[in-house]
Amino acid sequence: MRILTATEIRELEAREVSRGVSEEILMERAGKGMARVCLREWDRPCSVVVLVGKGNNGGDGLVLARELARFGWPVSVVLTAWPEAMSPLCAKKWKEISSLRCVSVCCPGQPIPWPGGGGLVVDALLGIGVKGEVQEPLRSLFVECNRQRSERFFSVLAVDCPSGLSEGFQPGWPVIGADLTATVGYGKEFLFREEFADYVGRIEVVPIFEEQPSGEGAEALVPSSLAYLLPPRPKLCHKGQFGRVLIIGGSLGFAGAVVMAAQAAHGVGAGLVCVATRDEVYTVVASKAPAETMVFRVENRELLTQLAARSNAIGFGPGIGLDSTAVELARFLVENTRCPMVWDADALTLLAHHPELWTGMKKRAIVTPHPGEMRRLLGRDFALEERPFVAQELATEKDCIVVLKGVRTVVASPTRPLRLNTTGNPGLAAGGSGDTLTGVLVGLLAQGLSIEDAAGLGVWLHGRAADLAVRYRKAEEGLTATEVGRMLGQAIHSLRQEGWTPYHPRTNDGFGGFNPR
Ligand SMILES: NC(=O)C1=CN([C@@H]2O[C@H](COP(=O)(O)OP(=O)(O)OC[C@H]3O[C@@H](n4cnc5c(N)ncnc54)[C@H](OP(=O)(O)O)[C@@H]3O)[C@@H](O)[C@H]2O)[C@@H](O)CC1
Ligand SMILES: [K+]
Repeated sequence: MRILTATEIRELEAREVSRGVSEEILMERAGKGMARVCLREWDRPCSVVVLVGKGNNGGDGLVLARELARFGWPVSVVLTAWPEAMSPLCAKKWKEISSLRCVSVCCPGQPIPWPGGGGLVVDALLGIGVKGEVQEPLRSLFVECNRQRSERFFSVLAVDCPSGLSEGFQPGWPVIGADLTATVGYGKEFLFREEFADYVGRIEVVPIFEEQPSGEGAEALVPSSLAYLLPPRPKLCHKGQFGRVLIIGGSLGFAGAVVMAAQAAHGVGAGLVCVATRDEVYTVVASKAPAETMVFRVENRELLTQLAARSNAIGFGPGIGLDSTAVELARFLVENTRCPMVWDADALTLLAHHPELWTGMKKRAIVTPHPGEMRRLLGRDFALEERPFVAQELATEKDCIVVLKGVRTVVASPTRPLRLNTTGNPGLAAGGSGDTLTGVLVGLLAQGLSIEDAAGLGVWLHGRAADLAVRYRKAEEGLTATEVGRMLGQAIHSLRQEGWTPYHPRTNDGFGGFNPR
């Protein structure tokens, strides 16, 4: 799904309106879509305080408030302007909600009933209509909201964008920080900037437009563009149909890496998973790996040659080390195999030291550097805002897929537009996450996905598994790669659910049969 500028979004809105879809319908779709996000993300109703601005962003917030109240959530609406000062649509939505007895109202100037931990504040103060730095009286409200959030630990959902954030945003300007931004229609370019991640939090795109914008540009990895990539699971099947994975890695002190990768390859549905590891950790790996994994010694080159020849995809690098054996293995892979590969961790350091290895990886490899590994591969430093460009540069130069990890992981390909991920959370910033991602990617490749599709789908699934793990365990702290690996089935299920009901406004009003009315 394309990522647009605020101007492109406005143009799309104008075209939609000229085709007869009123602004009010678009607002209803936006507010209802966000209610759907809330109903999915919070397993039970919580106290909601909706901060309502006087523009159409406030109108979206009022539709969301109305829908949540209809689902029985305790909702308080906080007005920051009297109806006379509101935009016509916002005033109309206010009129609708004010007739509902189940919503409590806080008028301008009254104390705000901030919720406690577990509660939700909806920031519907300013959307893409903000101009420049936010002025009083909203400025003080921003400061107050951020302070209350840091003391009370409620969650913040930003409607369309965190209030105050815009394309021309300057460091130091006030913004309401959000945990989740439910953005309207299409992803906006400024929301995906790595340096704004602390304001934006996780991104959900709420579709409202029927038109697909044309033109080139970066895309967001979202369920509607990924669900159809999930490998089919025919009923008449056998394990050979779901691919053979070979993971090569592990050395003294780093035995767990291949175990996590193998677990993840199983987790995305690979039919057979083999691990080839060093003699020194063979026993540890064989005892720790999932019971379904076959574990072999990497030193038995004849066996390794046979395994590699039978494999549909190979993952190389987790914990393999940097010594001459590792270099020899890298050479063996680029010279003697033809299947798609994922290179991660130590394999990337080997690549940086032995650039001639790249030649054997063209058109069939996904490399998954974190920023430190990317610096080694490029031989230079780069700034946060350069991430998409350096990933593209490397992908084009080496003719392979580059997955540059980060808050908005970048997937760069020589043949497709850049893609930016929308899933994942800071719990993933821990040892082992990369190994799990390697397993996910190689598991998908083995099932026949192209390197482009496996990279996009795998990155999204890995992040979603981490998000679901946090939703169930309630904290990012202490999230382990093994827990993420265990959630991959749930992530696939959630992708099918979200991608299966693609928004089609004419037929389902955005709720996919979910709307109680
Ligand atoms: N795109 C779409 O297709 C759809 C978009 N939709 C929604 O509409 C939103 C855009 O709505 P919008 O245009 O009414 O602007 P919005 O963000 O509410 O802000 C306007 C208010 O901001 C104020 N203000 C401005 N600068 C300020 C400052 N520095 N400091 C303080 N105040 C400042 C300004 O005040 P004024 O300058 O007029 O006094 C005015 O009151 C969009 O984000 C999305 O949520 C949906 O409804 C569905 C379809
Ligand atoms: K907002």
